[in-house]
Amino acid sequence: MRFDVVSIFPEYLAPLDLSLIGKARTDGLLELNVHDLRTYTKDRHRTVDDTPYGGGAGMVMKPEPWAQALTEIAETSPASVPERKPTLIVPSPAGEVFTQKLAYELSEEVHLVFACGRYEGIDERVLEWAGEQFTVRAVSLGDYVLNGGEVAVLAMVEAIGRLVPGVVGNPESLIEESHSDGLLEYPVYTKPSSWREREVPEVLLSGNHGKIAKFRREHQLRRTATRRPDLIDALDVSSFSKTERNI
Ligand SMILES: Nc1ncccc1[N+](=O)[O-]
Repeated sequence: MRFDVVSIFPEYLAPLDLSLIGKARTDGLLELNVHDLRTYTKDRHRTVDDTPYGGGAGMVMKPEPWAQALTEIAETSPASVPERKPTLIVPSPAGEVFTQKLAYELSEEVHLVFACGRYEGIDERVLEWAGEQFTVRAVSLGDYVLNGGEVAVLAMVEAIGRLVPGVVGNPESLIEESHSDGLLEYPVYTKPSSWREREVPEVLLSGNHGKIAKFRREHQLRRTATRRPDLIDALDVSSFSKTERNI
């Protein structure tokens, strides 16, 4: 999987040199190229923004530097073959919501390109023009406003990259995670079994795998019903036991 990120703050992406993603890059499982948008400007001041047509506060990112950067990336893309185009993700509060399901879908791609907007955003014509060379998707982390796309890219590259086979040492750990089965994950405990007069639930020390699985499932349901009732509505309860339906 190849990632390309274009930003006016390339140093914002430095954390992707660390930990799991950093190791996967060293191991050749993931490739990550970060590009400074200002490299693609032609004027002495390396201008990337200008005032918005129609007025209003703030500045808009000029189209031409983006066209130069994205064209160069598309020309070297492993996905730029007739039946496939690389996917261009534009992090934006006006985008579709990023979910674990979308992370899995995107982890199947061979080449993901991220355009980090700043200011009031990127001239809309860039996203229209890019549709010739890319599958363009505006994607949001959630309903709040960041100052730019870089933080969202850190989150998405981690969420997507860790799903690429071989990146996470034990693929088992990807199975029982929050949102993997539509539910939040169960509470976890480790040694000591008694800590500040608080005990680990007895069933987890029993070695009875059936009872442990039942305990964990019930706590997933309870936690989801309490913290994210919206996820419960989306579940197919036909697979639930009678007890589970009453939690
Ligand atoms: N929420 C956001 N705000 C600004 C830029 C990007 C964003 N996002 O979620 O991808």
